[in-house]
Amino acid sequence: MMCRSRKRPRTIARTDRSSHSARSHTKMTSSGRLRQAEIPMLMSEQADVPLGEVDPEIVRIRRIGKRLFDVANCIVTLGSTAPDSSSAGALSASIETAFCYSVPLSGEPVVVTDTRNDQMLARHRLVVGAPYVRFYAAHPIYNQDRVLIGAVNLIDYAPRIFRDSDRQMLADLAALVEREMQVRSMSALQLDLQRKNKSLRRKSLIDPLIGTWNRGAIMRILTIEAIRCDKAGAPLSLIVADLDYFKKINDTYGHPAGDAVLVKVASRLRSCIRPQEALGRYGGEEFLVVLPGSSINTAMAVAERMRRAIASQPEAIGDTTLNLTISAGIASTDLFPSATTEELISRADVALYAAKDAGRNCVMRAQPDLS
Ligand SMILES: Nc1nc2c(ncn2[C@@H]2O[C@H](COP(=O)(O)OP(=O)(O)OP(=O)(O)O)[C@@H](O)[C@H]2O)c(=O)[nH]1
Repeated sequence: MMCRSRKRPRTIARTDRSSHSARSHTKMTSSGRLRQAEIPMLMSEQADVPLGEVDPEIVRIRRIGKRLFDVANCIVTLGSTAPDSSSAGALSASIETAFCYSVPLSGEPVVVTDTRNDQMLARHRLVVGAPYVRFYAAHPIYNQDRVLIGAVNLIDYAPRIFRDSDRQMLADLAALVEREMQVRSMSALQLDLQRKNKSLRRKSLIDPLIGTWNRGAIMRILTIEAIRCDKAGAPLSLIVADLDYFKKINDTYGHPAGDAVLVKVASRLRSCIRPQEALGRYGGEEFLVVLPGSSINTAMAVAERMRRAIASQPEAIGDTTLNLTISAGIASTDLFPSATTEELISRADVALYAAKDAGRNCVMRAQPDLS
């Protein structure tokens, strides 16, 4: 434990045993100064106050430091920029905090046993004026990349003696803050990775052109829903819908116009289904709609709604207005209770071809005689 001393102490004591002079103070802090511009003061998320002032974990460490060293205050400064005197942060920060931020951040431990004898601090306005800081010690805090990110500071209003054991304790306290900051950056990193992972996963499931589920994703949805419906004893129906004469659109207006048509059609089809139902791109201009819990009659109604949604209104693509239609084939476990998902798709496909044969712009249900 550090001992209080009212005796006139040595001018400056440093943990760097090679530097005993007051001059070396400036030298030692210069490395910290170089880095200052890189690290703005870390502010809390909730308010415009320095993180070290409000963060519960840091405040706890500060409380331990204050008690351990029996000093007026133990401050954790994170980042090196002094609070702007006009900011809310500066207003809410204590005068001791303002003092600590005003001392250049050093990459080495600093111990000033009496500020009045210190070349740099003797003329500091908070030393010559209220609150008359007399003792100052700081231990740097580094992040896991060994970048200087702040310091644990001790302040008192009387000169102090600072023993080797005190230096060690201050180093231990700084290590606690470093650990806390590392845990934080790890969880921030993890959150970031999770977010990126989620977005990558999503991208791998979505068709980049039309924004619906891609073929792999809609097939997976179909498999999962088939198992779920089977367990629940509920029907499962699906629609295979295909744009009519799409090749002609590509050939006449160009591939980009064809792409635009696909985007518009997908959007109209999506507006016809409920959230628990899924729309995916099964092939070039072919869509697969999975309707868990829907009977064949409901699926027929949904497909008919889709057909009308496309045919009822021409689509404007650039300067051109196109009359579009789709044909659709429907299959359901209502009709084929023991069919696999592949069989259901193939039944719906056969029905789709029947719809095309029947002149297009129509909806057909799969029938045993159509297989
Ligand atoms: N623009 C565009 N065209 C595509 C895309 N994928 C497939 N196609 C085109 O879609 C067309 C499909 O032509 P077909 O299979 O003959 O079908 P269709 O002309 O619609 O005729 P029916 O289905 O019989 O009515 C082909 O010209 C493909 O090149 C795509 O992503 N973008």
